[in-house]
Amino acid sequence: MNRPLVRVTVPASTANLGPGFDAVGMAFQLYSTVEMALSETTEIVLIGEELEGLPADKGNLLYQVAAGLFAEAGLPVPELYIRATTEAPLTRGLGSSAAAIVGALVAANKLAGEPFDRERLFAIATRLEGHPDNVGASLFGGIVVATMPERDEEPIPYVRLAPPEGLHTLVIIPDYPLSTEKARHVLPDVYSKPDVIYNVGHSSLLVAALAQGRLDLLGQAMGDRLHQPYRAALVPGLREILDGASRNGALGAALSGAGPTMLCFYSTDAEREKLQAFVDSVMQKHGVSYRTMRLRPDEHGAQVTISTR
Ligand SMILES: Nc1ncnc2c1ncn2[C@@H]1O[C@H](COP(=O)(O)OP(=O)(O)O)[C@@H](O)[C@H]1O
Ligand SMILES: N[C@@H](CCOP(=O)(O)O)C(=O)O
Repeated sequence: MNRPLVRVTVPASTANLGPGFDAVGMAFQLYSTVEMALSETTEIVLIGEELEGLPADKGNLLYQVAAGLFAEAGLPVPELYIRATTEAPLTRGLGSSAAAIVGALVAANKLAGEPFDRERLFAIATRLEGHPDNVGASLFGGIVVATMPERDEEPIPYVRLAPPEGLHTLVIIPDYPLSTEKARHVLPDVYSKPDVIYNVGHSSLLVAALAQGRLDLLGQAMGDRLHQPYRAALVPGLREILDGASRNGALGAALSGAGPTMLCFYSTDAEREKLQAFVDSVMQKHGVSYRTMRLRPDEHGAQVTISTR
Protein backbone atom coordinates (compact mmCIF):
# COMPACT_ATOMS: atom_id res chain seq x y z
CA MET A 1 0.00 0.00 0.00
CA ASN A 2 2.99 2.27 0.68
CA ARG A 3 1.29 4.56 3.15
CA PRO A 4 3.29 6.21 5.96
CA LEU A 5 3.25 4.13 9.15
CA VAL A 6 4.00 6.12 12.30
CA ARG A 7 5.47 4.18 15.20
CA VAL A 8 5.51 5.81 18.64
CA THR A 9 7.41 4.28 21.55
CA VAL A 10 6.17 5.56 24.90
CA PRO A 11 7.60 4.97 28.40
CA ALA A 12 5.46 3.81 31.30
CA SER A 13 5.43 6.09 34.33
CA THR A 14 4.96 6.34 38.04
CA ALA A 15 2.96 9.21 39.50
CA ASN A 16 2.95 11.05 42.83
CA LEU A 17 6.21 9.62 44.28
CA GLY A 18 4.41 9.89 47.62
CA PRO A 19 3.31 13.46 48.34
CA GLY A 20 3.25 14.94 44.81
CA PHE A 21 -0.33 13.86 44.21
CA ASP A 22 -1.38 14.57 40.59
CA ALA A 23 1.73 16.75 40.19
CA VAL A 24 4.92 14.66 39.98
CA GLY A 25 5.58 11.87 37.46
CA MET A 26 8.64 9.91 36.40
CA ALA A 27 9.11 7.88 33.21
CA PHE A 28 10.44 4.30 33.25
CA GLN A 29 12.36 2.24 30.72
CA LEU A 30 9.32 0.04 30.18
CA TYR A 31 7.68 0.70 26.86
CA SER A 32 4.42 0.62 24.93
CA THR A 33 4.23 1.07 21.19
CA VAL A 34 1.48 2.48 19.03
CA GLU A 35 1.72 2.11 15.24
CA MET A 36 -0.76 4.03 13.14
CA ALA A 37 -1.48 4.54 9.45
CA LEU A 38 -4.35 5.90 7.37
CA SER A 39 -6.38 2.98 6.02
CA GLU A 40 -9.38 2.02 3.87
CA THR A 41 -11.14 0.51 6.87
CA THR A 42 -10.34 0.66 10.56
CA GLU A 43 -8.28 -2.27 11.83
CA ILE A 44 -6.98 -2.52 15.39
CA VAL A 45 -4.38 -5.14 16.22
CA LEU A 46 -3.60 -5.65 19.91
CA ILE A 47 -0.51 -7.74 20.60
CA GLY A 48 0.14 -9.68 23.80
CA GLU A 49 -1.68 -10.95 26.85
CA GLU A 50 -1.87 -7.55 28.58
CA LEU A 51 -4.06 -6.09 25.84
CA GLU A 52 -6.33 -9.13 25.58
CA GLY A 53 -9.98 -8.28 26.07
CA LEU A 54 -9.68 -4.61 25.14
CA PRO A 55 -12.00 -3.49 22.35
CA ALA A 56 -10.50 -4.05 18.89
CA ASP A 57 -12.96 -1.72 17.16
CA LYS A 58 -13.61 2.02 17.11
CA GLY A 59 -14.42 1.84 20.85
CA ASN A 60 -10.71 1.28 21.57
CA LEU A 61 -9.11 4.09 23.56
CA LEU A 62 -6.33 4.45 20.97
CA TYR A 63 -8.81 4.99 18.12
CA GLN A 64 -10.98 7.29 20.22
CA VAL A 65 -8.00 9.46 21.16
CA ALA A 66 -6.71 9.58 17.59
CA ALA A 67 -10.17 10.41 16.20
CA GLY A 68 -10.47 13.19 18.78
CA LEU A 69 -7.19 14.71 17.64
CA PHE A 70 -8.27 14.82 13.98
CA ALA A 71 -11.58 16.39 15.01
CA GLU A 72 -9.84 18.97 17.23
CA ALA A 73 -7.58 19.88 14.29
CA GLY A 74 -10.69 20.50 12.16
CA LEU A 75 -9.89 17.53 9.90
CA PRO A 76 -12.18 14.69 8.79
CA VAL A 77 -11.80 11.66 11.07
CA PRO A 78 -10.10 8.94 8.97
CA GLU A 79 -10.23 5.17 9.06
CA LEU A 80 -7.06 3.97 10.81
CA TYR A 81 -4.82 0.94 11.03
CA ILE A 82 -3.57 0.73 14.64
CA ARG A 83 -1.21 -1.86 16.13
CA ALA A 84 -0.35 -1.74 19.84
CA THR A 85 2.02 -3.55 22.19
CA THR A 86 2.91 -2.99 25.82
CA GLU A 87 5.62 -4.15 28.21
CA ALA A 88 3.77 -2.44 31.07
CA PRO A 89 0.93 -4.19 32.88
CA LEU A 90 -2.48 -2.49 32.74
CA THR A 91 -4.44 -1.20 35.75
CA ARG A 92 -1.46 -1.60 38.07
CA GLY A 93 -0.43 2.02 38.67
CA LEU A 94 2.24 2.25 35.96
CA GLY A 95 0.43 4.74 33.77
CA SER A 96 -0.80 2.43 30.98
CA SER A 97 -3.77 4.65 30.13
CA ALA A 98 -1.50 7.71 30.01
CA ALA A 99 0.99 5.89 27.76
CA ALA A 100 -1.86 4.82 25.45
CA ILE A 101 -3.22 8.38 25.28
CA VAL A 102 0.22 9.87 24.60
CA GLY A 103 1.05 7.21 22.00
CA ALA A 104 -2.23 7.70 20.13
CA LEU A 105 -2.00 11.51 20.26
CA VAL A 106 1.59 11.67 19.04
CA ALA A 107 0.92 9.16 16.24
CA ALA A 108 -2.31 10.83 15.09
CA ASN A 109 -0.70 14.27 15.25
CA LYS A 110 2.08 13.09 12.94
CA LEU A 111 -0.41 11.56 10.47
CA ALA A 112 -2.46 14.77 10.57
CA GLY A 113 0.56 16.85 9.52
CA GLU A 114 1.52 18.02 13.02
CA PRO A 115 -1.23 20.59 13.68
CA PHE A 116 -0.28 20.64 17.38
CA ASP A 117 3.07 21.13 19.12
CA ARG A 118 4.12 19.00 22.12
CA GLU A 119 2.88 21.60 24.62
CA ARG A 120 -0.57 21.42 23.10
CA LEU A 121 -0.46 17.61 23.02
CA PHE A 122 0.41 17.73 26.73
CA ALA A 123 -2.70 19.86 27.38
CA ILE A 124 -4.93 17.53 25.35
CA ALA A 125 -3.47 14.45 27.08
CA THR A 126 -3.97 16.04 30.50
CA ARG A 127 -7.59 16.83 29.69
CA LEU A 128 -8.18 13.21 28.62
CA GLU A 129 -6.32 11.62 31.57
CA GLY A 130 -7.60 14.13 34.15
CA HIS A 131 -4.18 14.91 35.66
CA PRO A 132 -0.82 15.87 34.17
CA ASP A 133 1.63 13.63 36.10
CA ASN A 134 1.69 10.37 34.07
CA VAL A 135 1.06 11.93 30.66
CA GLY A 136 3.79 14.53 31.24
CA ALA A 137 6.35 11.84 32.09
CA SER A 138 5.31 9.64 29.15
CA LEU A 139 5.48 12.55 26.73
CA PHE A 140 8.69 14.25 27.87
CA GLY A 141 10.56 11.50 29.77
CA GLY A 142 12.51 12.11 32.98
CA ILE A 143 10.69 13.65 35.94
CA VAL A 144 7.88 16.07 35.20
CA VAL A 145 6.45 18.42 37.82
CA ALA A 146 3.21 19.96 36.60
CA THR A 147 -0.12 21.33 37.69
CA MET A 148 -3.43 22.22 36.08
CA PRO A 149 -3.59 25.69 34.50
CA GLU A 150 -5.89 28.35 35.97
CA ARG A 151 -7.95 28.41 32.77
CA ASP A 152 -8.67 25.45 30.48
CA GLU A 153 -7.30 27.12 27.35
CA GLU A 154 -3.89 27.86 28.92
CA PRO A 155 -0.88 25.54 28.47
CA ILE A 156 0.02 23.14 31.29
CA PRO A 157 2.67 24.78 33.49
CA TYR A 158 5.47 22.27 34.07
CA VAL A 159 9.16 21.75 34.67
CA ARG A 160 11.05 18.70 33.43
CA LEU A 161 13.91 17.47 35.61
CA ALA A 162 16.63 15.03 34.66
CA PRO A 163 16.40 12.03 37.02
CA PRO A 164 19.17 12.09 39.66
CA GLU A 165 22.24 9.96 38.91
CA GLY A 166 22.18 6.54 40.54
CA LEU A 167 18.42 6.40 41.16
CA HIS A 168 17.26 2.78 40.83
CA THR A 169 13.73 1.54 41.40
CA LEU A 170 12.40 -1.79 42.59
CA VAL A 171 8.72 -2.03 41.69
CA ILE A 172 6.45 -4.55 43.35
CA ILE A 173 3.57 -5.41 41.03
CA PRO A 174 0.73 -7.35 42.67
CA ASP A 175 -1.15 -9.79 40.43
CA TYR A 176 -4.53 -8.08 40.84
CA PRO A 177 -5.80 -4.99 39.01
CA LEU A 178 -6.91 -1.77 40.67
CA SER A 179 -8.51 0.81 38.43
CA THR A 180 -7.42 4.38 38.95
CA GLU A 181 -11.06 5.37 39.11
CA LYS A 182 -11.70 3.05 42.06
CA ALA A 183 -8.54 4.21 43.87
CA ARG A 184 -9.52 7.88 43.44
CA HIS A 185 -13.00 7.16 44.72
CA VAL A 186 -11.72 6.23 48.21
CA LEU A 187 -10.11 9.65 48.73
CA PRO A 188 -11.86 12.19 50.94
CA ASP A 189 -13.28 15.47 49.58
CA VAL A 190 -11.90 17.52 52.46
CA TYR A 191 -8.54 17.38 54.28
CA SER A 192 -7.44 18.82 57.61
CA LYS A 193 -5.11 21.83 57.75
CA PRO A 194 -2.24 19.79 59.30
CA ASP A 195 -2.47 17.19 56.52
CA VAL A 196 -2.43 19.84 53.80
CA ILE A 197 0.54 21.59 55.40
CA TYR A 198 2.33 18.23 55.75
CA ASN A 199 1.94 17.49 52.03
CA VAL A 200 2.90 20.97 50.87
CA GLY A 201 6.14 20.67 52.87
CA HIS A 202 6.92 17.12 51.78
CA SER A 203 6.09 17.64 48.12
CA SER A 204 8.19 20.83 48.01
CA LEU A 205 11.12 19.05 49.67
CA LEU A 206 10.73 16.07 47.30
CA VAL A 207 10.97 18.26 44.19
CA ALA A 208 13.94 20.21 45.58
CA ALA A 209 15.69 16.95 46.54
CA LEU A 210 15.11 15.46 43.07
CA ALA A 211 16.34 18.65 41.41
CA GLN A 212 19.56 18.66 43.44
CA GLY A 213 20.15 14.91 43.44
CA ARG A 214 19.76 14.76 47.23
CA LEU A 215 18.91 11.06 47.40
CA ASP A 216 19.60 11.17 51.14
CA LEU A 217 16.44 13.27 51.64
CA LEU A 218 14.03 11.02 49.73
CA GLY A 219 13.09 8.88 52.73
CA GLN A 220 11.77 11.91 54.63
CA ALA A 221 10.49 13.80 51.59
CA MET A 222 8.28 10.97 50.31
CA GLY A 223 5.87 11.07 53.26
CA ASP A 224 2.25 11.56 52.20
CA ARG A 225 -1.09 12.13 53.94
CA LEU A 226 -3.33 12.85 50.97
CA HIS A 227 -3.78 9.51 49.26
CA GLN A 228 -1.60 6.62 50.50
CA PRO A 229 -3.27 6.31 53.94
CA TYR A 230 -6.67 5.90 52.25
CA ARG A 231 -5.48 3.63 49.46
CA ALA A 232 -3.68 1.35 51.93
CA ALA A 233 -7.01 -0.39 52.58
CA LEU A 234 -7.03 -1.47 48.90
CA VAL A 235 -3.38 -2.57 48.75
CA PRO A 236 -2.31 -5.36 51.15
CA GLY A 237 1.29 -4.83 52.28
CA LEU A 238 1.45 -1.12 51.43
CA ARG A 239 1.44 0.05 55.04
CA GLU A 240 4.30 -2.28 56.05
CA ILE A 241 6.35 -1.45 52.95
CA LEU A 242 6.00 2.30 53.50
CA ASP A 243 6.82 1.94 57.21
CA GLY A 244 9.73 -0.48 56.85
CA ALA A 245 11.42 0.18 53.50
CA SER A 246 13.88 2.79 54.78
CA ARG A 247 15.13 0.40 57.48
CA ASN A 248 15.56 -2.29 54.82
CA GLY A 249 17.74 -0.65 52.20
CA ALA A 250 15.38 1.83 50.51
CA LEU A 251 16.10 5.49 49.91
CA GLY A 252 12.34 6.01 49.93
CA ALA A 253 9.10 4.19 49.09
CA ALA A 254 5.69 5.04 47.68
CA LEU A 255 2.56 3.69 46.09
CA SER A 256 3.04 3.93 42.30
CA GLY A 257 0.26 6.14 40.96
CA ALA A 258 -3.08 4.88 42.22
CA GLY A 259 -1.58 1.42 42.89
CA PRO A 260 -1.52 -1.46 43.48
CA THR A 261 2.13 -1.34 42.34
CA MET A 262 4.51 -0.10 45.03
CA LEU A 263 8.00 1.25 44.48
CA CYS A 264 11.19 1.50 46.49
CA PHE A 265 14.12 3.66 45.41
CA TYR A 266 17.63 2.34 46.11
CA SER A 267 21.15 2.96 44.87
CA THR A 268 23.31 -0.15 45.41
CA ASP A 269 22.98 -3.89 44.75
CA ALA A 270 23.38 -4.58 48.46
CA GLU A 271 20.41 -2.30 49.21
CA ARG A 272 18.36 -4.02 46.53
CA GLU A 273 19.07 -7.49 47.91
CA LYS A 274 18.05 -6.40 51.40
CA LEU A 275 14.91 -4.73 50.04
CA GLN A 276 13.94 -7.76 47.98
CA ALA A 277 14.09 -10.00 51.07
CA PHE A 278 12.00 -7.49 53.03
CA VAL A 279 9.41 -7.13 50.25
CA ASP A 280 9.18 -10.91 49.85
CA SER A 281 8.50 -11.34 53.57
CA VAL A 282 5.78 -8.67 53.61
CA MET A 283 4.00 -9.90 50.48
CA GLN A 284 4.19 -13.55 51.53
CA LYS A 285 2.70 -12.64 54.91
CA HIS A 286 -0.28 -11.16 53.06
CA GLY A 287 -0.54 -14.13 50.69
CA VAL A 288 -0.59 -11.83 47.66
CA SER A 289 1.06 -13.04 44.47
CA TYR A 290 3.26 -10.43 42.86
CA ARG A 291 6.38 -9.91 40.82
CA THR A 292 9.17 -7.42 41.17
CA MET A 293 11.03 -5.52 38.45
CA ARG A 294 14.09 -3.30 38.52
CA LEU A 295 13.44 -0.18 36.49
CA ARG A 296 15.58 2.77 35.44
CA PRO A 297 14.21 6.18 34.56
CA ASP A 298 13.54 6.88 30.88
CA GLU A 299 14.99 10.18 29.71
CA HIS A 300 13.53 10.44 26.21
CA GLY A 301 9.72 10.34 26.44
CA ALA A 302 7.63 9.54 23.37
CA GLN A 303 9.80 8.73 20.34
CA VAL A 304 8.57 8.66 16.73
CA THR A 305 9.82 6.65 13.77
CA ILE A 306 8.26 6.53 10.32
CA SER A 307 8.20 3.64 7.85
CA THR A 308 5.64 2.53 5.25
CA ARG A 309 2.88 -0.03 5.21
N1 LIG B 1 -2.89 0.10 24.74
C1 LIG B 1 -4.13 0.33 25.20
N2 LIG B 1 -5.17 0.32 24.35
C2 LIG B 1 -6.40 0.59 24.79
N3 LIG B 1 -6.72 0.88 26.07
C3 LIG B 1 -5.73 0.88 26.96
C4 LIG B 1 -4.38 0.62 26.58
N4 LIG B 1 -3.61 0.72 27.67
C5 LIG B 1 -4.45 1.04 28.69
N5 LIG B 1 -5.71 1.13 28.27
C6 LIG B 1 -6.92 1.45 29.08
O1 LIG B 1 -6.51 2.02 30.30
C7 LIG B 1 -7.06 1.27 31.40
C8 LIG B 1 -6.12 1.29 32.57
O2 LIG B 1 -6.07 2.59 33.08
P1 LIG B 1 -5.97 2.88 34.62
O3 LIG B 1 -7.12 2.25 35.36
O4 LIG B 1 -5.81 4.36 34.75
O5 LIG B 1 -4.66 2.12 35.09
P2 LIG B 1 -3.13 2.40 34.79
O6 LIG B 1 -3.06 3.66 33.96
O7 LIG B 1 -2.54 2.57 36.14
O8 LIG B 1 -2.59 1.21 34.09
C9 LIG B 1 -7.27 -0.12 30.83
O9 LIG B 1 -8.25 -0.84 31.55
C10 LIG B 1 -7.70 0.19 29.40
O10 LIG B 1 -9.06 0.52 29.38
N1 LIG C 1 -2.13 11.00 40.36
C1 LIG C 1 -2.95 9.89 39.93
C2 LIG C 1 -2.05 8.90 39.21
C3 LIG C 1 -2.77 7.68 38.69
O1 LIG C 1 -1.78 6.85 38.08
P1 LIG C 1 -2.15 5.41 37.49
O2 LIG C 1 -0.88 4.90 36.88
O3 LIG C 1 -2.61 4.58 38.64
O4 LIG C 1 -3.23 5.63 36.47
C4 LIG C 1 -3.58 9.23 41.15
O5 LIG C 1 -2.84 9.01 42.11
O6 LIG C 1 -4.78 8.98 41.14
